[in-house]
Amino acid sequence: MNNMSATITTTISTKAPAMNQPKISARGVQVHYGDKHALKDVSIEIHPRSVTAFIGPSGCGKSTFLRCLNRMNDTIDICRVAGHIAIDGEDIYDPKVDPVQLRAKVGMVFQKPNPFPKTIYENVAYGPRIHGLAAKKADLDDIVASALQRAGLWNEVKDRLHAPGTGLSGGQQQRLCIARAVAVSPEVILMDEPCSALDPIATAKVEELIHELRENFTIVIVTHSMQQAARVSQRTAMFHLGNLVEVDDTDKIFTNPDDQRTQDYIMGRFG
Ligand SMILES: Nc1ncnc2c1ncn2[C@@H]1O[C@H](COP(=O)(O)OP(=O)(O)OP(=O)(O)O)[C@@H](O)[C@H]1O
Repeated sequence: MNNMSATITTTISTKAPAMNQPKISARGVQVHYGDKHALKDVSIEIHPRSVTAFIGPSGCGKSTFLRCLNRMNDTIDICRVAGHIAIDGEDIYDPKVDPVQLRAKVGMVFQKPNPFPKTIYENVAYGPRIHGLAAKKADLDDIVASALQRAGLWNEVKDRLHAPGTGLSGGQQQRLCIARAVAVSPEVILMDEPCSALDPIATAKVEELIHELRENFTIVIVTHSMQQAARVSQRTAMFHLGNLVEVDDTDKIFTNPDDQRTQDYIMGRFG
């Protein structure tokens, strides 16, 4: 992220979609890394204000597809993305769209907590500051406090906002990264195995947080844990060898999937 690109205007609007419209609609998405065909003709609709889990064996393309949704793959030189992806009906690959603004609207939380080497306050204040969301210091203070509250971290850090973010526990660091994503008022939050580096107690806190965040945000989570997908998501998408095998209500996927590959995967027969 840099200040130059943050000042470029964007055509991505912040208007709310009609209730029955998908938040994200992908059609015929293909991804290549050089000669490697990593995603094959993926089409999916992601519902607003709900949690969608991406599951499937290692290397099937879950993270690749997640990264298509906020154009993080643009940063990988050998990666080519084709097809159509719209958020609230607007093509996010339109050349007029500024990827920096898009990534504020579609935030991301990574597998390993990655706070900046700055204070807890600065970790959260950085995004709102570069996106010009606060006119004065008091406004920024409010945004930081509110983001930390929404991330369920406020009570644990309110007395040490100026201590380094890297001094927090792993679970607290991950909630700090969630606060950082929330602070720029995104509409979608992408989470790439957000609990894989956390212990069961920290995992439970993040899952509880996901449950609360879905009231206001559209969440897409990649997970290797079938239990986690079943606990946190309303919809589940199963990937295999670069194909989207099926997507359906999470209850249906875990009790009566249409595809044998899904059945085999959730029964632990491969992957
Ligand atoms: N930066 C990259 N350069 C080259 N190939 C890549 C790159 N990232 C992913 N791939 C390849 O694309 C395919 C899909 O990878 P991806 O990471 O999306 O799968 P995944 O389902 O998220 O896997 P995992 O569950 O192990 O994280 C794999 O074959 C992987 O090796």
